Amino acid sequence: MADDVNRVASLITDNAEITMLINNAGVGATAPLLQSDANAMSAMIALNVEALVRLTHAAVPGFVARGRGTIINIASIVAITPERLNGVYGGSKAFVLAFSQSLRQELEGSNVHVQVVLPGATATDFWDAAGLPVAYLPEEIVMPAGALVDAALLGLSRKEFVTIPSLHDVTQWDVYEAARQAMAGNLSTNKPAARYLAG
Ligand SMILES: NC(=O)C1=CN([C@@H]2O[C@H](COP(=O)(O)OP(=O)(O)OC[C@H]3O[C@@H](n4cnc5c(N)ncnc54)[C@H](OP(=O)(O)O)[C@@H]3O)[C@@H](O)[C@H]2O)C=CC1
Ligand SMILES: CC(=O)[C@H](N)C(=O)O
Repeated sequence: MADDVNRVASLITDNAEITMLINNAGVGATAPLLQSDANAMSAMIALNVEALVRLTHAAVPGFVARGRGTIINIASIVAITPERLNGVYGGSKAFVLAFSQSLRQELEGSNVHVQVVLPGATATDFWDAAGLPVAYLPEEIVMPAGALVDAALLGLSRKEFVTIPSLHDVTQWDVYEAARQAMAGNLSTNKPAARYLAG
């Protein structure tokens, strides 16, 4: 796969007409780590994480130089709920969210927009490949693919950074994100917190 990714990366770097990169390709798994094949987990990381980084790294310099561009990273709700499916899959999507958060900050003022999409369960071939046919899921948690894409594109047209199509009460995300931001300034200090001081 590395050769294929490098080939696509070169195509992106060499083509100044490309203005949008959608990192959508991804695979998942539903089995717990201890029942998973190690090579399959590595292949998942190579696709969900390494290819996404490589292609983003190929696209961004040109976007910045040309003063426009859009990166859409397809993460998942398991980025913030990794207990839900296979942990390597959840970890790979947490990476996508964290990488997007960092990239967004890095590209501030460049006119390059970053969007990260966190779909919940969506009716696609993903589930067959992940080992749990979608028909086994409760109907009320599965979104049709078309509705998911329409919602994600509406989020993009509104210049959203995070788009979570299934989350009806967006203040839940806002509160979660505000708590993270509030904690951010308290996470590096020159001495341990009182609870870690002996005596
Ligand atoms: N379905 C769901 O419930 C959810 C999916 N997602 C994410 O959405 C994204 C799209 O998945 P979805 O459409 O649902 O699933 P599909 O299985 O329908 O599509 C997977 C996509 O990934 C591509 N792909 C798979 N393996 C490789 C590979 N080794 N090299 C290159 N491309 C590859 C496929 O290309 P090809 O068709 O050529 O094989 C296809 O375009 C993924 O990142 C997934 O993690 C996130 C949350 C929920
Ligand atoms: C959240 C889901 O159920 C989904 N399959 C995913 O890929 O994350």
